[in-house]
Amino acid sequence: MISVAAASARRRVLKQSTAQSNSALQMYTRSYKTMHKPTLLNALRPRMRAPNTPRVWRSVHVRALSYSALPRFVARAFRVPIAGVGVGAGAFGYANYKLDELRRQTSTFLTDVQDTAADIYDSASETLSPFLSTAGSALGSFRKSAKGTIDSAKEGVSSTYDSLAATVQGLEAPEWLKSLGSGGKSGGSDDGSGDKGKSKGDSEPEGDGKGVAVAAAALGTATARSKAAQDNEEEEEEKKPTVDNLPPTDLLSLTKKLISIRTILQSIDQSDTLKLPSIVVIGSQSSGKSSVLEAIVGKEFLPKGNNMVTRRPIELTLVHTPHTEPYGDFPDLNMRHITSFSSIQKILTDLNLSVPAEKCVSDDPIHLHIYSPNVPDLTLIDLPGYIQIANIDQPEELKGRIEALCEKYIKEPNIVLAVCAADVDLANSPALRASRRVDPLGLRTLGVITKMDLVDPGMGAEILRGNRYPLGLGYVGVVTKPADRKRGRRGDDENLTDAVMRREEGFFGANQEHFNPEPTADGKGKSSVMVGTGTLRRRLMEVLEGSMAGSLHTISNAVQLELEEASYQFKVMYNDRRISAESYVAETVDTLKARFNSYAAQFTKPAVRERVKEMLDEKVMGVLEAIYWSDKRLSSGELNALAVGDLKKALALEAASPASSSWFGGKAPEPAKGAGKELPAQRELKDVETYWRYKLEAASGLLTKSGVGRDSTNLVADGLRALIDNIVTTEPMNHHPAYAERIVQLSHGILRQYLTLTSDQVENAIKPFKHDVDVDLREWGIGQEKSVALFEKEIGMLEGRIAEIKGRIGGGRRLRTLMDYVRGREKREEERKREALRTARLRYWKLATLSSIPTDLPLSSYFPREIDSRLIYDLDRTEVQKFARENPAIRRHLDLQDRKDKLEQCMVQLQSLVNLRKDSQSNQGRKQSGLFGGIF
Ligand SMILES: Nc1nc2c(ncn2[C@@H]2O[C@H](COP(=O)(O)OP(=O)(O)OP(=O)(O)O)[C@@H](O)[C@H]2O)c(=O)[nH]1
Repeated sequence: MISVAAASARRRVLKQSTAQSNSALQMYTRSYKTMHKPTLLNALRPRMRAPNTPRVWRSVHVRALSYSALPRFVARAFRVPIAGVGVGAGAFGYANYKLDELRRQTSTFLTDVQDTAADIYDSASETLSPFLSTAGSALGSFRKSAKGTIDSAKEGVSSTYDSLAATVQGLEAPEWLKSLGSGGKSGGSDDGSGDKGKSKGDSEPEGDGKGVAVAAAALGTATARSKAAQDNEEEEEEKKPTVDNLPPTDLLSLTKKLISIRTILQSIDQSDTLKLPSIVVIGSQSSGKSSVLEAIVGKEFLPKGNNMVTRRPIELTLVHTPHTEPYGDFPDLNMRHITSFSSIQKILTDLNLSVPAEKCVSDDPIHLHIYSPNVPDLTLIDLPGYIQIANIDQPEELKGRIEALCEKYIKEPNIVLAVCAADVDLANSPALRASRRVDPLGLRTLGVITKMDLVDPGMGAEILRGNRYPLGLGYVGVVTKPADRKRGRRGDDENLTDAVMRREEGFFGANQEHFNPEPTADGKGKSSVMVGTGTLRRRLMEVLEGSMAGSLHTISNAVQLELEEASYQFKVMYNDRRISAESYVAETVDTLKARFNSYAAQFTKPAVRERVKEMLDEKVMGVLEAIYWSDKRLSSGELNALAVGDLKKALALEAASPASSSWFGGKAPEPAKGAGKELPAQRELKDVETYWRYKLEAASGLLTKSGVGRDSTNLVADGLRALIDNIVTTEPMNHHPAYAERIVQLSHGILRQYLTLTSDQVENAIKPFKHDVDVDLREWGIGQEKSVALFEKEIGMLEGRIAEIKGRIGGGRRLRTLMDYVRGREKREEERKREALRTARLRYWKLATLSSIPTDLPLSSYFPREIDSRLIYDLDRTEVQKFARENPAIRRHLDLQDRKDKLEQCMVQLQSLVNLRKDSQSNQGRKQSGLFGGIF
């Protein structure tokens, strides 16, 4: 119970309590209100401390109330008022420790704790206010009523504990809450180091009352514990993998997930509907954009040079990847895992300079992903810097082109990072001007003031307060010119971020009075401002996460719609039939082989024989033409003297000869038995016959000596070549010209390899038959028919020619005479030819019917094997994909299937995030802080 006297003393002392404890309380209360105030700007503009400055009063950002941050919040909630009074803080330090234990409980339970935390604070504040007064009174009122005051203090303490216990009792073990009292009362030594916010009273234990000494001792312990807890907490914070860049919601890595969704969406669609927000970096040339980006990434990787080296947007995806050596990927170029950042810089420079100088800028983006344990999860787009006026060697419209490019990127939902140099008047900043056009309130614009070291710190801090050009997301001041980089243990350069932050710590630390001024008693003093690359990184993560979370529903709906459309098309067009690049390649090879085999099956012996015959027919005709038809003795009429009758006689003689069948073997026909002495006609006939025989021999020689083996082998090889050509110029190989060419080369190679060998084999096979031809009657008959048909064909051609001549000469008697003459000639000619043909035909026929011509060229067995080994096993995954996509029908099929799959994948991920959000919101109830209680 608090006595009436003590209550009035408290009221009195409350008014007079030390400025610091009062201001501490006010400050804390203000922080708390800020924290809970749902107004946008308060949420958007957390107050940051300058690096290297002790954490005195730190406002807690709304979103910082995530699960992981909760115990810290509770600790802070307790710490401030306790430090102000200095009594009982040990107990609260213990409470803090105990609450830390709670952190390890389930998330549901933690959410409850979070909800209850505010109540604890309320009751703690209420309880501590009178207690503060009491303590103040005790210290400030002449030490006389020390005992009473101490009693009062004790009462206040126990009342505080009771209140805490009552509040937290519902959560867990009341024992430890009860034990808080004893913990708070136990003595300890003051280490003398106190927080700035600590009441002066604690270090000035003046007075003679033991109670005061006890109170002071208690205060010392409390402060020590509170300080220890704070140090612990800071240490813990520092030990985290990325020091200052770990997202507060790392428990769920929301940004990481959304970035991965964004990357998937980017790979299937460039339309605006499926875009998650990104941070777009704009600013004048030399404003320090590259330096800021490199300070964030911790590596030098951006193109450098005077000749406007940033000509294309660089879409940078940073992926926080613990325990890896930093590396970069250019996914569009299929260049992966590049660990040398100077190589990345070189590639970026080349890609930028690939835009011709006369064009100067292009809106075709370069995609670069950087994986590192030192980067936060962020997506940033670097754009060419605004210029005031084009150089003499640049196109005049360049200024407008750069503006248009930036305009395109700073549209919603992107976040604008407007980079301005501190030494250039903000009124002249094209970045701010451009952002104001699309975002007048600056709700999605964060200002970055670079080169803070180049202006007077007071002036710099004034710029950061943003009174002249207010921005919803505020300004962050940086000095991105790094300090000299230290050498690491392994001789490597210090991380750029660390070097920059060291420089910033030096600069901002030395000018704390400007960047992190002491709060004034009336609370109207200058507030601290956001400074440092660390702060910028955190701020960017917060803003991006908030923005992405805000886009979650819109993007989920858009993805859902796209997915429905893609599924519908997939059903209608492909009946939900799935394919893969690999299956297409396998099918194509099967088709090739099957087609080859089916064509090769046509190369049966009879079929080949038929082709060889045709070839020889052609040859026979050629031989006839060369040997007979163009014979001058024929055309001069010399042979005409040989009357048909004589010929008939000669033929009769020949027919009567028993050696007729072997006559063609080269022996001259013997005169018929009993023929007696030779008749003149017979003699004449003999002469003529010798001539004819010579001709026949010559014809036969021409046929056989020309190399039937080689010709027939060539014939088959040509057939196979034509077959391959046919295969590769039809579906599906017509879509793969490079591979078709490879197949042609391959098969021609195989043919070349075996051609000589095969033709030698054929030659050898037919050799025995060349001079010993056997013809049976059936073959003879067939041969004759064939010969007649062939000859008739020739005659047909000749008739055509005669008709042409007739047409030219005209009709009438003259023509009739001529015709009679020609007919007579024709008739004779025909007979002669028939005879000649018969003999020649027989020879060739015998050759053509050789049964041993090997038609099985090795190609048919080698080819399918070679296709497998040289065309398929050679291909890696990317080549298989590339091959399949060369076929437009397959590409469309794969694209749609891919799109559908990726949309499904995104939808699942988005849905889980949406559900999480719902859960998180319902758990948080009235509080909008936490996971998605974001900034937007
Ligand atoms: N003193 C000082 N110089 C800086 C700071 N930041 C960047 N610079 C220098 O300013 C110059 C331009 O910086 P960049 O980062 O290349 O600027 P940019 O905007 O990327 O330039 P462009 O790519 O040409 O548009 C460089 O010489 C930097 O060293 C800083 O904080 N302080």
